[in-house]
Amino acid sequence: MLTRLRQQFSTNLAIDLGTTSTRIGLPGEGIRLDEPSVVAVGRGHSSVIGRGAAVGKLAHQMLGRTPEGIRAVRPIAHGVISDFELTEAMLRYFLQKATGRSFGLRPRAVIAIPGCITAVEKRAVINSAERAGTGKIWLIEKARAAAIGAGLPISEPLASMVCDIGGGTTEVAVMSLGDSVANRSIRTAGDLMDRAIVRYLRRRYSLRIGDQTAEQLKLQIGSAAALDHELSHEVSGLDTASGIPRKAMITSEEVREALADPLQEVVDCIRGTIEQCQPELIADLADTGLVLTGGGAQLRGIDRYLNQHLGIPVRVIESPRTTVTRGAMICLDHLEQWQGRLDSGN
Ligand SMILES: Nc1ncnc2c1ncn2[C@@H]1O[C@H](COP(=O)(O)OP(=O)(O)OP(=O)(O)O)[C@@H](O)[C@H]1O
Repeated sequence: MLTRLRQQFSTNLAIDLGTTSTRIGLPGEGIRLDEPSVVAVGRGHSSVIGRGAAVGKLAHQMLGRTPEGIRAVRPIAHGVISDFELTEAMLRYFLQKATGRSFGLRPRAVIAIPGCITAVEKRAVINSAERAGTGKIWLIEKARAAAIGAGLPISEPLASMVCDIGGGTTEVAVMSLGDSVANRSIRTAGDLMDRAIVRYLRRRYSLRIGDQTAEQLKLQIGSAAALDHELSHEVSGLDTASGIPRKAMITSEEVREALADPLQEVVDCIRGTIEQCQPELIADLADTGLVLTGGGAQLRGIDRYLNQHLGIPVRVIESPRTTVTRGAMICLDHLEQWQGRLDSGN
């Protein structure tokens, strides 16, 4: 009786603790929080400045621009917790912001995690979420949550394939009869694409730019396949030869060249996942194809590029950044059905 009352009155939360962004959804209410996974801390200290409020959007504006005495930190690296205390402080702030109150009964949460995570890293997610204020926790792999959020018919005896390209990891899974039959997770994703652009400009133009500028360049003119109308964008950086600031006009063809290696790694990851499947499932994939989710799925022409390299239909889901959170919300809505397939960390 007490358990049922608890279930009735405690909030349910779907959490995507992402490398670049954290999203929190409440079943029936939608996505309530979508903020950068960044905190600002005092140099030499491990506590968040602004009485714990320099988190998310506010802290993100400081990335790469902090004065002496302040550091803007991303406590999640490649989908796993790299700083336990800061993750806990960030999550506590986000949970209160998403639920709009200090919760009495601890909310139950389904948290999306990368497929490549170790048992110790899983424990760190559970511990920091518990310490931040959640109650019962279930973990779900991001690729599975993405497939559910994308509405793929994963319970049917038919192969459905999803690829979630995030900031820190690319997750690929082939699902059939409700379970993953093949999956791979690599640490090549949006962040490494930004770094590839940084390296390219340094090599080609002797121009040093920051990760944030590289990301802007990717968002403004980045593409995986040729564009009908190629684009260009001006960037400012440091001329490494003269040591003075300089501007350069960069074209979309150049950014595409810079992104060639990380994109090839994504192709290899998807190919490797397909190769793990039985022939019947591979035959299904020729028809059902690949669904792309995650922020990286918004790269111009990535569906065309993957179709050319894999020879199967590829489509980008609508609102790809929030597909994982939506999938976790669906699991919470049908917890009875999903509970047995989620990892409760025990
Ligand atoms: N239009 C776009 N073109 C290319 N990349 C984009 C675009 N929009 C967002 N991205 C990239 O998507 C990445 C963030 O994706 P997402 O929010 O799904 O990641 P995350 O959930 O925080 O990370 P992860 O799942 O890896 O832990 C960033 O690298 C960002 O630059």
